[in-house]
Amino acid sequence: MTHQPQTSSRRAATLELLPAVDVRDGQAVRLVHGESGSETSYGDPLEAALGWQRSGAEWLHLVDLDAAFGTGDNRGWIAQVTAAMDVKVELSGGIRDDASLAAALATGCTRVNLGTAALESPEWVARIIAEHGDRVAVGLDVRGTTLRGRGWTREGGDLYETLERLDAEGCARYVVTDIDKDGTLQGPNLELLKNVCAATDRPVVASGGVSSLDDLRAIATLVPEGVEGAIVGKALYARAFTLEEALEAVSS
Ligand SMILES: O=C(O)c1ccccc1NCC(=O)[C@H](O)[C@H](O)COP(=O)(O)O
Repeated sequence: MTHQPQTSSRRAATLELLPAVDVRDGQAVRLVHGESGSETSYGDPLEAALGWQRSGAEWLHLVDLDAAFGTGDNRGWIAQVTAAMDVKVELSGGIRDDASLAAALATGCTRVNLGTAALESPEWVARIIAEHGDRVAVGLDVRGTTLRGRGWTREGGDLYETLERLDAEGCARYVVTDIDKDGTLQGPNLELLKNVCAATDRPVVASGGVSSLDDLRAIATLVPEGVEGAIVGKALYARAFTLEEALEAVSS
């Protein structure tokens, strides 16, 4: 079956928040600029995920960093965390072929986020988008306007050319990360988000750099332009604000 992408008329009215649990070597961690070796550990990923759920999360952004970096995988943890969640789960990291896609979808996650595959295996991704529709998002992870894959370690082409191709293939949604902001608490790249929204009618999930409730309010002003959600990692772990406060800040 071929799926139709979500269009602007079906966009959410308020910003969705996706607390992040990035898993490396069985631990919930935060990275700076997504760089391997920059980890700060925050303990058991299941505890972290259940904590965000208790705090009212409606989504979880769950990343297998080892799979993204090619240093192994945390499939057991990913499956365990996803199974324990009553909320929607977006799975990311190392989903690049039929086997890794099947394992990810078998967890019961709401959707998967493809990154490297969209840059290196465009024909496979076109097929997967056609087969799975809204269950597939593509992560557009950029430095400037250059995409990066393989755990953000390798260049992978131009953002806007890739976006045009994926739009034409019916990609339902994009998760847009400014790598230079990621894990830095420096605030989101609002210009990038606006530019991507101007280039596509598909919903955009913002990722990287959120540091304050004002940052979330600023992202929320872009909902009419097409920003559907925001991933929040470091700020929650660093206790810059609570998830309850964040949900309240974007609720109106
Ligand atoms: O998502 C991936 O596949 C990934 C691959 C390699 C390095 C990092 C990756 N994801 C990181 C995230 O999705 C972060 O959780 C997210 O951008 C939150 O950022 P922040 O709020 O700045 O901590």
